Amino acid sequence: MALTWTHKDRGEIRLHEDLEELSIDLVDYIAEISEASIKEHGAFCIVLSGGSLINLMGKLVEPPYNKIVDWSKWYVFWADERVVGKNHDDSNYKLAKDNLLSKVNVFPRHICSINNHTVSAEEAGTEYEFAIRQMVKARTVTASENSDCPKFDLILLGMGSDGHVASLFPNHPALEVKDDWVTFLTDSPEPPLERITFTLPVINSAASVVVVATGESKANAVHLAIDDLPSLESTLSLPARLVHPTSGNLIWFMDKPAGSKLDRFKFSE
Ligand SMILES: O=C(O)[C@H](O)[C@@H](O)[C@H](O)[C@H](O)COP(=O)(O)O
Repeated sequence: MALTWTHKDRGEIRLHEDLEELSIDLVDYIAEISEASIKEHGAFCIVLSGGSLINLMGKLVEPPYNKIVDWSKWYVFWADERVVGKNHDDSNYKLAKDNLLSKVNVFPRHICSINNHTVSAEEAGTEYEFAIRQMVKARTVTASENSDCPKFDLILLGMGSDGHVASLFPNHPALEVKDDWVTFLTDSPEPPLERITFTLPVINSAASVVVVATGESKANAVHLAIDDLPSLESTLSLPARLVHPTSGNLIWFMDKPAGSKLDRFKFSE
């Protein structure tokens, strides 16, 4: 059975027995937020990431989810993208298309992917932000009440073992960008070098942010991102710790190996 609790300022933590339990809980949560958002404003604006997250969402294409989700109201975005062709194996768009979007009835015109191969990273970022600004203007994407940012219904993030989220890496200047919704990197610490990413203000303006972390290699970053620790540079500038929705919900979906260094988990053993 999952162990769940709410940390006073790091959100809700759901520590699962195994990946099967985690993926069921994750798709239940996505289906629930999808229904609530469609009821509230007629659309569900979901932001995807790369990595194992997409496989963990796999049950969405199976019954009952594939039948109960109103795919026609989904609008799909990406938190980050690698600058590679859309058919390249490293493309976050391709990963989601092959494993999720091609198997459900999301309208192709509702898929707001990042043009990552015919223009430079900088231009692709500018175009992506422009497209989102048009959708905020048209009120498909809600505007935040607290910032000059879009308020996505749900942003799904993976987390690297260095604590990076989207393509926001520890100590990278992209972490400091405040005035743009989208920024770009040409010196990513992980390949490929060129990437496009949402900035922290956009992530922190969402109605709901989910961070998914699985496996023992994430345990230290999870501990640094969640536990009460002295304010050291290593914790203060850890991207996953800087995920802190201003008025939205933050939920961590983890398996036990990823949560094994959390104070609460150690004490509950
Ligand atoms: O662009 C990338 O470098 C990856 O997509 C990366 O951001 C990934 O999302 C995390 O490293 C978590 O990956 P896993 O969930 O597969 O461990």
